[in-house]
Amino acid sequence: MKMSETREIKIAIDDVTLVHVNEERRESNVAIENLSLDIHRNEFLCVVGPSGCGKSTLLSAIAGFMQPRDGTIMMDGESITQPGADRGVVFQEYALLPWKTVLDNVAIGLKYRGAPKAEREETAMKYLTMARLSEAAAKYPHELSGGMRQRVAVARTLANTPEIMMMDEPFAAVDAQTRLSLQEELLRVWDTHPITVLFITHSVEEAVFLADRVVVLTPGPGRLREIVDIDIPREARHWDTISNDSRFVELRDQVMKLVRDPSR
Ligand SMILES: Nc1ncnc2c1ncn2[C@@H]1O[C@H](COP(=O)(O)OP(=O)(O)OP(=O)(O)O)[C@@H](O)[C@H]1O
Repeated sequence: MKMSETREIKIAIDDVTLVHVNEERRESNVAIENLSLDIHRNEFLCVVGPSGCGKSTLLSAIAGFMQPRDGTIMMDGESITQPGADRGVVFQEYALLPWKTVLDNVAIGLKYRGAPKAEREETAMKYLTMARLSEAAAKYPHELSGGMRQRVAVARTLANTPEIMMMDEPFAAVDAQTRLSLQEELLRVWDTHPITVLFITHSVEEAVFLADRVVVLTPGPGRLREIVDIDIPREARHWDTISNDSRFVELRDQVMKLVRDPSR
């Protein structure tokens, strides 16, 4: 979030408990318990926590795929009751349609919303250019590397002009080097295209590199452990220099301890 912006609340999560219910087996599984958290407009918020602490479940509820058992989740003051184009999700697997070109993949949401062909191609090209992928427009997903495919997935989500982009471990499937480039690339795009981002990751380094704030959840059922402000200037977020930045190291270690030692 740019410092000049006020902390307007985009998503308000108030005392939320999320439960997976399996009717057949008469089982219920509490994934998130009594969580209160505000997501500010145009901030980059990362959520970390031990495996199974409910990170993906939280994303599902904000996306509108499930309803809280208790508490409320509001966007701009209105309760979230179903999925909507105002909330875009980028998954770990690229989820691109293999039989469509890159351009058509990016344009798909616009097509479903009934935009005329010329308009959707123009818009798709704009977002592909933003992701530095204009030259791949006529290619098919199988002709691209994993990193390029994930950039297409981000371009596709942004082309739908959501108000919040949610990403669930989006870079987990690519190699380590590509992952660093994708993180830098994502920050570059986010810088030119301000949007609220909710980013879920297992990687503490990734979270501290990307975020304005890092939310740490406790082991499941997930409760709020702590919110850590990442006060590293945006200009300093480059991998070739940040690994030696003492503030980065300090914050990374702080978040790491919170994730690894739930008793503290
Ligand atoms: N569809 C489901 N039905 C029943 N239980 C589920 C379902 N999805 C998730 N859970 C349970 O809810 C809890 C939270 O799962 P969730 O996937 O949200 O955690 P996570 O923090 O995203 O995990 P990971 O980091 O391993 O991806 C876990 O105990 C999980 O087993």
